[in-house]
Amino acid sequence: MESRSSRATEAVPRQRIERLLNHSRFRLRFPAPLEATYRAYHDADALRVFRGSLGYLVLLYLAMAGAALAVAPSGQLGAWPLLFSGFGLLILIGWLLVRSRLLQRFYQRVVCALAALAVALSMINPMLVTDPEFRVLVYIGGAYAVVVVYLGLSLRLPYAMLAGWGVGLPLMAAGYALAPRLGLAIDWLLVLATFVGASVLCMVICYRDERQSRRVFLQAELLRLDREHIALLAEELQKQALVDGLTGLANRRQFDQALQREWGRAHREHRPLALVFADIDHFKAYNDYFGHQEGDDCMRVLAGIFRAQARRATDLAGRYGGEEFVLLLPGVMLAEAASRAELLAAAVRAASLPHPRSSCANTVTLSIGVAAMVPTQDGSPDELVRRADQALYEAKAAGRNRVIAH
Ligand SMILES: Nc1nc2c(ncn2[C@@H]2O[C@H](COP(=O)(O)OP(=O)(O)OP(=O)(O)O)[C@@H](O)[C@H]2O)c(=O)[nH]1
Repeated sequence: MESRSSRATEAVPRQRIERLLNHSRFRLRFPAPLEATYRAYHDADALRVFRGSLGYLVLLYLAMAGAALAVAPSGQLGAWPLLFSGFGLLILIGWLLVRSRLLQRFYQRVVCALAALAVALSMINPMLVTDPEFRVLVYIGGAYAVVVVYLGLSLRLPYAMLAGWGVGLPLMAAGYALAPRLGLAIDWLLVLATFVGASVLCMVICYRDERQSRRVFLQAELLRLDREHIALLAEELQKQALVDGLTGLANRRQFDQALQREWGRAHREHRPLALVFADIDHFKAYNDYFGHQEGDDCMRVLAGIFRAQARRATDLAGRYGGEEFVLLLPGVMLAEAASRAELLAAAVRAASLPHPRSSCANTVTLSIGVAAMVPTQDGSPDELVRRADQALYEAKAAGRNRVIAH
C-alpha cells in the first residue's frame, strides 16, 4: 500500500489532491494513478468489513427464516424453502472465499456476482409464493437483500448498481413479459415499494458513503504527504546540523561526535587513531587581496582535496572552524598519517591556486600538524587534539607550508 501510494502521489501532486477535495461537484472517480490506489485501499478495507459482517448476515438470514416459518401458512411454502436456502448457500460461498486470494484480488467483482445472485433470488422468490400475506413478507425480505447489497458489502456504487439494477431490471422485464403466460403472481405495487424503493434510497446512501470514503482517503493522502514532507525536512535539518554549509565537509559538531566515537572504538580495539590538522597559510591576506568570495571558492577547492583524502569509510574530512581543516584517520599510525598529510599538502600545491600575498609560496599552501595515539584508559580525545594542534603551531612557527608530525 505504501509504495503504491507513493507512486500515485508522485503523479498527482498535493495541489491536485486539494482541488479534488474542495471541488463542490465531487465525482466518484479520481485521476488514473490515484484511482488505482483508492481502489486498492478501499478493497482492503471492504474485505475486512466483509469478514466482520458475515456473522451478522447469518443472523439476519436465520431471523428471516424464523419469521417466514412463523408467519407462512403450513404446507403453503411451496418452492420458497428451496430458493431461500439459496441465500444461505451464497453466504456459505462468501464465508468459504473470505480468506482466498480470489476475493483479495477481485473483491468487487466476486462480491458483485454473489450480490447479483442474491438480488435474483429475492426477485424470483415472491413470484413463486401463492399466499398473498406470505408474499408481502417475502417481498419485504427482498428489500432487506437490496439493503445488504448496497450498504452491507462495501461495494462501490457502480458494482452495487450492477448487482441491483443489472439483475433487477431484466428480471422485471422478463416477469412483465412472461408472468401472464406462466401464471406467476407479480404484485407490481409491492415490487415498486420494496425493490425499486429500497434500490433508489440505498443508491443515494451508497453514493454518499462512497463520497465520504473518498474524501477520507484524500485527507489521508494529504496527511501522508505532510508526514513525508516533515520527514524530509527533518532529514535536511539533521544534515545541516552535521555538515558545513560552505564546504560540504563534516562540521565541528560532526567531527566532535566522530572523534568521541572513534576514540572509544580505538581504545576497545587497541588500535591507533590519527588526527591531521591543517590551516591555510596567510589566508587573511588571500581574502584581503582577492575578496571574501574568492576566499570561499578557495576553501571549496581545498575541501574537495580533503574529501578525496578521506578514502576509507571510517575516515572523516571536516572543517574545524575558520580556515582550519581536519582529517580523522582511525586505525592509522603516525608515519602513515604523516605521509597522508604530505600527499594532502602536495595536492594543494598541485592545485596551483595563486596567492601573491603569501610569504612562503606563490600559491595557496597549508601548514599541517599530525598526531596519532593508541588511546589509554586515562587518556582523552582532547589530548590527541592538543597534540595535533601543537604540531600545527610548530609548522606555522617553522615557516608554514610544511607538515610536522608528533
Ligand atoms: N573567505 C573566507 N574566509 C574565512 C572563512 N573563515 C575564516 N576566514 C578567514 O580566514 C582568515 C584567518 O586569518 P588568520 O587567523 O589571521 O590566519 P592567516 O591569515 O591564515 O594567517 P596564518 O594562519 O598565520 O598563516 C581571516 O581573515 C578570516 O576572515 C570563510 O569561511 N571564508
